[in-house]
Amino acid sequence: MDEGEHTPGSDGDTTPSDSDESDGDESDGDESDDSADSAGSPSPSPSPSSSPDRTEQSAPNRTKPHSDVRDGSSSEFALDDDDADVNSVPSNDADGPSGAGSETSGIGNGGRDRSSPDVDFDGVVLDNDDDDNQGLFDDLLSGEPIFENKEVLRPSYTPHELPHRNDQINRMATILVSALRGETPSNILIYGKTGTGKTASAKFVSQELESTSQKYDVPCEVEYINCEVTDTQYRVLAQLANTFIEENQGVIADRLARLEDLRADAEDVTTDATHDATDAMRDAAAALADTEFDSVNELDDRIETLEADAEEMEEVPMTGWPTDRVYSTFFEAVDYHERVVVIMLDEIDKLVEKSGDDTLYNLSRMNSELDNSRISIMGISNDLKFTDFLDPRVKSSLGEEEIVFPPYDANQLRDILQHRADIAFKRDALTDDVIPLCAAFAAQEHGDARRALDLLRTAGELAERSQAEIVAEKHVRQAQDKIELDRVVEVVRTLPTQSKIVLFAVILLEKNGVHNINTGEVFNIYKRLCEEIDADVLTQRRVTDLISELDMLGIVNAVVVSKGRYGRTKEMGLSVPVEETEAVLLSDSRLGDIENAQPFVQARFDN
Ligand SMILES: Nc1ncnc2c1ncn2[C@@H]1O[C@H](COP(=O)(O)OP(=O)(O)OP(=O)(O)O)[C@@H](O)[C@H]1O
Repeated sequence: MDEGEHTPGSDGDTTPSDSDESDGDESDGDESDDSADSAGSPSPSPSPSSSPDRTEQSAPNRTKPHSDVRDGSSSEFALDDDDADVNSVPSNDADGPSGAGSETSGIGNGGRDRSSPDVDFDGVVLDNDDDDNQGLFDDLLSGEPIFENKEVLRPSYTPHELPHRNDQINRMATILVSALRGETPSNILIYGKTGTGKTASAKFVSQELESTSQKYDVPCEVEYINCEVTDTQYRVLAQLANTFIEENQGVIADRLARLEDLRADAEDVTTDATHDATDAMRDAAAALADTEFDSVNELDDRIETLEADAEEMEEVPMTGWPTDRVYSTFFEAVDYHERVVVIMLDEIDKLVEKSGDDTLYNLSRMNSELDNSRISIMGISNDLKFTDFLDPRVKSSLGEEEIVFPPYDANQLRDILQHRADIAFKRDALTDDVIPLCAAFAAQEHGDARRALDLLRTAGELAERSQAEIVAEKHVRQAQDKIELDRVVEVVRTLPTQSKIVLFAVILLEKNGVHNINTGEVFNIYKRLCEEIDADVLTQRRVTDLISELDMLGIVNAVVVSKGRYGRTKEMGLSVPVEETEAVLLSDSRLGDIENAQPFVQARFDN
């Protein structure tokens, strides 16, 4: 690679040894190499052999190193070679647009630094090839990679096997098999805490259902909607309507193509000059004999109808239509032809929370009105209580079948991790205690497989970053701290401003050595801070509520203590690291000014 790197202006065909020789010497052909060695110094022209078309050859290589790096695959040697090519591109680029770069870039050509590969010819700042490369990535790439395929540990990866979920998967399959018989499957409600494999299992079953339906040529589909993103009735119906419209357009296009062919066949027969009119009609009828059409006219009518249908199907815009219009468009689209549709509503509780149960009410009543198709709902939720907010009719219809996904225990998590680790890591890249420890940590967190996988991935990344050869227990512990801190940072960062001020008050008290902080103390500092940054001051009662919310989020730990005849108060302490939390709070532009207020607040403690 090094050799290749020293060929900024040289021909792509230049062999590494060419540039090697030129290093440090003044041989004519490779003078450009000198420029690579001394950044900024005026350098001789690039080799005349740099031609614009080479630019085109080299350019596609630019993307290659990235994919290699991401894969963490062992192809970094290939990458290095490519790198050399890539590095040769910029100077060629400079020549390229001018079309005669090599001639115009000579020293005597009036151009100050035109010959230097790091010069910007047309307003484009060029890489100075390897002069700027200080080996930042080389060091990182040089170690043996720990990962074989890191993607396998990411949430986006859908595993082919789901250990310890056989019961749930079989239950779902038993219910959904009726779709393959053309019947309406019962609605299903899937419950379970986060990371218990609900989505992964439901998607796995859906894929099986769809592929089996193709195998037996039964019209059956699953539509997935993530209600955290698509969280209003309008959006859910619009997304479904547009999916079905697109599909229907495809179906219509296929049918039209088939009918046009038929039409052409029939026409060939009827336009035969030797036929009289009666013969032609008879022959046309014969051409259509095995079809559903008795005459060419009938065929024409059908073609016309289909074309009109295709024209009428108007996509639903993402806003702006009245909801009934969206609903009827969806209704017509889904009923356009015979099929059974399973609508999978992931995070269904978010939909109900945001926009009530109208969508579910409408969807669950549709079957009685549909002529050709049938729909069934599969709701997924990690909030076990969300059905309390549903209309009783919706509740009973939606919960025809309920499947619970219990949390994984440490042994189950170990199996899950082992399956993934076998694909994700290089052989012997993990010490024996890594997987059990990740499993144990995640089991403490309500048996969350996502958390377990995150821990394993982060531990691997930390090991890789510290250039360790294998992932060890300490990396898992570091990963646990990192993930915890990231979570805190994220929670704190997204708090509303008022909660941030309350939290800041708690931090100030704690930093000043106040223990068992009570609500009154927090309120006093809070008021002061609000005045400093010109924010509205809430009542003490509201501030107490905000403290309870911070308690629920695990940011402070508050207990109610009785003060005898002085009533009750909350005493609290911080449950998160002070420094990091404070830094996150101060990064909020609104609270940034508080920093200046600190000495003032401090003075209050001194009194
Ligand atoms: N039994 C399992 N085998 C392999 N991987 C699993 C298993 N269960 C869960 N996972 C993995 O754990 C991660 C989280 O799973 P999933 O998204 O299905 O959880 P969920 O219960 O739907 O969580 P949430 O309610 O937060 O959406 C995914 O990466 C998934 O592949």
